[in-house]
Amino acid sequence: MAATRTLGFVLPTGLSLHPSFDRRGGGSRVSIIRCSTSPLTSSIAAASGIVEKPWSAYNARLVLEDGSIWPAKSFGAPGTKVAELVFNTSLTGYQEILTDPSYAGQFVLMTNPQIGNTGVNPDDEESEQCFLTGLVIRSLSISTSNWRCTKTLADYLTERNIMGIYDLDTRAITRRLREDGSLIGVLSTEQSKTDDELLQMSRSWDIVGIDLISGVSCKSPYEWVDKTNPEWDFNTNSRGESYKVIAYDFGIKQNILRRLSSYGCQITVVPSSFPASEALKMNPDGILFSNGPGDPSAVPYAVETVKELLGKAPVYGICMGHQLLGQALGGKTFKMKFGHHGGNHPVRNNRTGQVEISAQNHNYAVDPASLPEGVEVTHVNLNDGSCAGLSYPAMNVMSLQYHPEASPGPHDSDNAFREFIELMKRSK
Ligand SMILES: NC(=O)CC[C@H](N)C(=O)O
Repeated sequence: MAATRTLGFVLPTGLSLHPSFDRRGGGSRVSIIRCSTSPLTSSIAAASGIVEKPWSAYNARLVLEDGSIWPAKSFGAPGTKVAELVFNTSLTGYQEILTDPSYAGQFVLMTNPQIGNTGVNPDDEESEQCFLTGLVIRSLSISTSNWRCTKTLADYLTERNIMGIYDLDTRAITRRLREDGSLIGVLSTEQSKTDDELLQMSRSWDIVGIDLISGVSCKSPYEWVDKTNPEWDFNTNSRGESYKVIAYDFGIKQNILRRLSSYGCQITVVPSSFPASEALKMNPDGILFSNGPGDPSAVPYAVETVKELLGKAPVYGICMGHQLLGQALGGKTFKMKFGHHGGNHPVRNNRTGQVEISAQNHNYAVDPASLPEGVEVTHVNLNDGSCAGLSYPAMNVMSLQYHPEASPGPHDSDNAFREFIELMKRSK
């Protein structure tokens, strides 16, 4: 009889360890955490008319670098992919998450237990494609009902060749990520690959130190004109002011562009490699450094560009843009334990004392202790005290670690776009 491999993980309270079993016959036997749906969840599911598909086979595996193996059912593209696993606590907005380029190199696990009930529609795209590596969910809604829906989530992922899995214990995995920190994983629908092969694959890849922005940035400059649909807008400028803004695309979300445009900006989007000297020739009133995927310390060329532009025009950094600004000002970034991904992060604005509930998506942060004198920490994440915003008035710099454009998420921070307008107005 083959030996049982010990996986060396701590079983979270309340979960049971299934007996070891040999899933493909032959080879080594593997202990698997396999948590069945609780009776309570089943009764809720039955009462709400949601029907799990018990006849679907477990045809996929998520193998994490800590040695844990999670059998699952595939509802997207087939294949084998390696990425960093992060959890997102947003209740809605999965389509915006799927199309946020900042998720390149990552599997996104949604903690909301049911996903897919509103399908997808052409208006909720945050970029031209899905850049994340895969979607991990507890339960896939078998019915799709929304007046804007044009397609089911499963069809959308399959057409875009993005992997999606469901019917695994997303709560247990989330607790693991919270306790042990972020993990690299491999998602596979290929039965021919052994658990060991997938485990080795997860252990021989890392997201740290890789330039991911060059793979998601646009290839040449373009003008952006779309505004937020007036039916949906609640906070626009409409004062007839107009500002010329250059937006560096490190993986930009389109709602940042729509919000800037609604506030009266004429925007030219430029690639991540666009020379600072060319940008200055365009004589902008302000420069935006966008969000973007991966390790901010792995893109020194982008930090150099930001440095060259500092003091030449007012600048506004969002997420990756904030991290690049932090480095350009002399600070350092570090990798957080499991990051912030969701639409429920409380942030305090130190200047006003007001608290905003914000949309966030980042695994790295600027270390405030590394910043030189004169750089002010303007916003603090109240969950863990991390730096959520910076200002350097001497050079007309402002930045946020989170997402004032939301999409998805609450709109509390939208005024940050107005602050950028004010900054450009003051220095015109
Ligand atoms: N949304 C973003 O810009 C993400 C920033 C960076 N890639 C991080 O994970 O911290």
